[in-house]
Parts: sequence; structure tokens; C-alpha cells
Amino acid sequence: MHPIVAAVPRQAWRQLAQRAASSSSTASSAARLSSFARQQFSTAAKRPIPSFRANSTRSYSSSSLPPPTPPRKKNPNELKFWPFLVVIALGSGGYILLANKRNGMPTLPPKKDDPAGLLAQPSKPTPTFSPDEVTVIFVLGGPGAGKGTQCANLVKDYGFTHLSAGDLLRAEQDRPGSQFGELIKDCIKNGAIVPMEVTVQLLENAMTEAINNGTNPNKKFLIDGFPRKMDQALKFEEVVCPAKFVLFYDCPEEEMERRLLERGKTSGRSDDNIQSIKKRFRTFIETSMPVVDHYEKEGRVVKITATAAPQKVYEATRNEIKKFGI
Ligand SMILES: Nc1ncnc2c1ncn2[C@@H]1O[C@H](COP(=O)(O)OP(=O)(O)O)[C@@H](O)[C@H]1O
Ligand SMILES: O=c1ccn([C@@H]2O[C@H](COP(=O)(O)OP(=O)(O)O)[C@@H](O)[C@H]2O)c(=O)[nH]1
Repeated sequence: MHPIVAAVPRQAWRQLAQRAASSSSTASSAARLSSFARQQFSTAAKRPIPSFRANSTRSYSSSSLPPPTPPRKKNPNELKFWPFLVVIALGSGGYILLANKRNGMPTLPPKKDDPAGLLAQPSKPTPTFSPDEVTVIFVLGGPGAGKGTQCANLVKDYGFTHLSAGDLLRAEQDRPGSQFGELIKDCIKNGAIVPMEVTVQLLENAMTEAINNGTNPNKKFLIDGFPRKMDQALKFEEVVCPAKFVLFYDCPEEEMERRLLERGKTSGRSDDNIQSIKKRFRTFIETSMPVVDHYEKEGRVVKITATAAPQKVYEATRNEIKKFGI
């Protein structure tokens, strides 16, 4: 039996035969069709439906030819191919037209001094500051973990310059005429991260100023609350200065929340309220912790438990940074 014949559902054949019987002008043609259908069902039940894949190499000899195909009723659900052909034809035509048009367009002349086009690729920038001359330590931890408190201690004893990314952003937000004021205000209130270009530039400017005005002769910087997102981390180390290591203050959320609500009584900060605090915690977990994990994998994280009293946390900090020659 022909594969298409075998694949026609039994119900369809029956309907076909019945319709033919009722509409046919001669009873004999209806009977012929009906008997043909019966024959097909009985053989179809015995023979498996041929699989095109299994028989793809088989050739039919004339003796094994399938029986004559019965008249085929058009299936209203049958997939129409002509719309696909039209789409393919139109697409190919459009492509050819475009390609021909481009052929006539002028192209950039090859550079004489760069025949291989290597200079066309932007080269990796050299950081503004060399880590051999400038020491950068990133200070990370959740909001309220005590980063600012510990940085103040380190400044006193080690002569670091403390640059808080949050403080720099708040100053830029309040600077008259700043084009980023509104954006920064919005981000801080919602605990979101300000686009890295702004923060990286503010930090680089502050470092340059501290080095140039002689307030930081030993060129040691604590960069507090930064980087809070992977793109910032990569960008800063690429264009400004690679960091020596990361000081990470680890503190549970309940404790940080308690500290921030207490700080909020006097800080005047737009984000030291419970709604903003919750958003900041979320950003910290989702966006900033991956930065810590990244540096941890590189063996560049000094992790300090920040739940004890400030002085105890500071002692732990001193002990740990000794290991990095500080
Ligand atoms: N170890 C600590 N124990 C209790 N309170 C602390 C501790 N460290 C800091 N604080 C207080 O918690 C609040 C948040 O500290 P801060 O240093 O401003 O955190 P961060 O810079 O990480 O946001 C401040 O009010 C600070 O005085
Ligand atoms: O690199 C940074 C650092 C801070 N912020 C924004 O500044 C806010 C306050 O940061 P800060 O470090 O001053 O405070 P913390 O949340 O650590 O208490 C953050 O929630 C962010 O909205 C930012 O966008 N990028």
C-alpha cells in the first residue's frame, strides 16, 4: 500500500465512502469506493505504516508497487506551501538588491601604516596609575556593615586617603549644574547602582587631585563602597588602577538594618529609611556579592566578621592586612 494511503485515518476513509454513497449519482461507484475502503482498512491493520526513514534506501520494484491511489479529497487543514515560497522569493530578491546597491558604495581606504587593520581594534587601555606606585584597597560589605567606621580608623594609623564612592556621588548630586544630579538622587533613594562611568570618573578625579595636591604623598587609597557591580570592578582595574586586595566586612542583615535605622536618626541620608534599606540589601545580594565572589576566587579577599564592637573589628582588620604587607 502507498504510504500516503496507509497514513489516511480510518475515520476519514469512512466519511469519504459515506459522502460518496450519499452524493454519487450511481450506486455502483459508491459501492466500489466502500469496498476499496474496507480493503484498505483490512490490509492497513496487518501491515505496519511504512517509515520513510527506515525505507529511504529501498527501491520499489514493479511487482511491489502499491495499489492505485484512490481519489483524494482535499483536506481543508492541509498546510499551504505557496505563502512560504512567496516569502522566500521576496527575501532573496531583497537581499540581492541590497548586495548590488552596496557594491557601488565607497569603502574606507586601507590605512597605509596599518595594512593588516590591527590598529582598527581598540587596544586595551593602560591604567592611569601603576599598582607599583599607587596602593588601592577596595572596602566592601553590606550597607551598614561598618565600612566607613573602619576606614576612619585605618586613615588615622596608616595614612590612607579615604575615598567613599557614596560620598563622592552625594557631592556630585548636590553640585550645582551637575548633569548627573537627578540620576544619582534617584539611584541612591532606590538603592540602585549609578552607571559605572560616573563613579569611576569621580574616583579617578579624586585620586588625581589627592596625588597632585600633595595630601597623599604615599599614594595609598581606601576605596570605600566600591566596586558594587562587576562592570565597575573590571573597568576601574582596567583604566584607573588594579587593586591590591579587597577588605570585606561580613555582617548579618538584621544587624545592618538595626545600625542603619539608628544612623538614619541623624544622618539626613535619603536612603537610611526602611524602604530604601530593603532595596539596598537586595542590590547588595544580587549585584555586589558576585563582585566579592569574583575576587574571592582570585584569592584577593580579606574577610572580616563585622558583628563585634567597632574596636574589636578594627583589631581583626589590622591583623589581617598585615598578611598583605600593610
Ligand atoms: N562594629 C559596629 N558595631 C555597632 N555599630 C557599628 C559598628 N560599626 C559601625 N557601626 C555603626 O553602624 C552605622 C553604620 O556604620 P558605617 O560605618 O556608616 O557603615 P557603612 O559605611 O558600611 O554603611 C554607623 O552608625 C556606625 O556608627
Ligand atoms: O559605587 C557605588 C557606590 C554607591 N552607590 C550608590 O550610593 C548609595 C550609598 O552608598 P554608600 O556606600 O554611601 O552607603 P552604604 O549603602 O554602604 O551604607 C548606594 O546604595 C548606591 O545607590 C553607587 O551607585 N555606586
